[in-house]
Amino acid sequence: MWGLVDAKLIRVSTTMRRFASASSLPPPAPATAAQAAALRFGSAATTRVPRALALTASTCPWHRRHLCSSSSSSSSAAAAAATAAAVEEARQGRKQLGATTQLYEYLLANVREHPVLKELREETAAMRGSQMQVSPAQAQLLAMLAQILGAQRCIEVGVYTGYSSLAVALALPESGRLVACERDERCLEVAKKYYQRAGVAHKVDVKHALAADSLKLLIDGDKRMYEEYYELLLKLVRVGGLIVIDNVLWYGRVADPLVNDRKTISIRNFNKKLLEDNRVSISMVPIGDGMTICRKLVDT
Ligand SMILES: C[S@@+](CC[C@H](N)C(=O)[O-])C[C@H]1O[C@@H](n2cnc3c(N)ncnc32)[C@H](O)[C@@H]1O
Repeated sequence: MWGLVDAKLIRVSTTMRRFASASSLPPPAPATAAQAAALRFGSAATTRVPRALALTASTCPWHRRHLCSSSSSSSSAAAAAATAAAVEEARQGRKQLGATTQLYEYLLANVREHPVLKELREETAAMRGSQMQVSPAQAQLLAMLAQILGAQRCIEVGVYTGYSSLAVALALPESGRLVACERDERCLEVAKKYYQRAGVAHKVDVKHALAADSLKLLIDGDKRMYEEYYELLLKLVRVGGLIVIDNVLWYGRVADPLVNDRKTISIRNFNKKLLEDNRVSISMVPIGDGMTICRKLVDT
């Protein structure tokens, strides 16, 4: 998830896992909330013009073990097989749900990818969990959203090896700052190496912790904190700011009524929550594994 936050809210720490379980998003890997990569801009009550972009990780954990656990009907088995195939394709580098190889290659050829991002993507491809990385097209969209908003402050919940955070950091102005929350130290080491290599390390405040803890620290003295990351991020972004959640299509599983494993249901529920949440306007974009862009409408 990404968001725009006010400068004074810049200390972060998190617990993606909690985000997921609390908000009915898949727990582990990404931490949660529906797999998200949420791009949130804006911050809580502030009279200043908050210009920050917050990015939080995805909603779902892309652990394969979860992908094959659904109902026992043959249709469900077929859906599980299709999902497993989609995950495998993502792991191998094709990260656009529903696209043919030919179309994905065309899409990739039309993304402006910074050379350091390309190096990072190539190193990540050989790593465990590489399917978790957002697609170059998604990262480009996140960076553009940050620029459109004039974001000065961003938060990412779930950094992994840093692809989306690096893309956003590159798009931020020199005065911009990104709080990058990740619980896995080894992933963070890779991310930090590439922040340095791209010359943006000074813009990134790395938080090696559970994202919820980090986010709570950003909400000074507020004892009425919500349990879920989404709610935490809603507090942190300003009115007009964005929260972007990744993996909302969950390899297509959310659309198949025969697939009813715990993670799929949690993402479906989270999508429904967003659909009915009149505090934000939303746009579900079928890019990568699906991203929902939420724009905060009212002060919370
Ligand atoms: C889908 S990946 C993020 C991918 C990233 N946006 C990219 O472009 O490469 C989700 C990440 O969230 C991390 N994560 C999961 N739960 C977390 C938590 N509670 N706190 C912090 N990080 C968490 C995982 O370790 C994983 O690296």
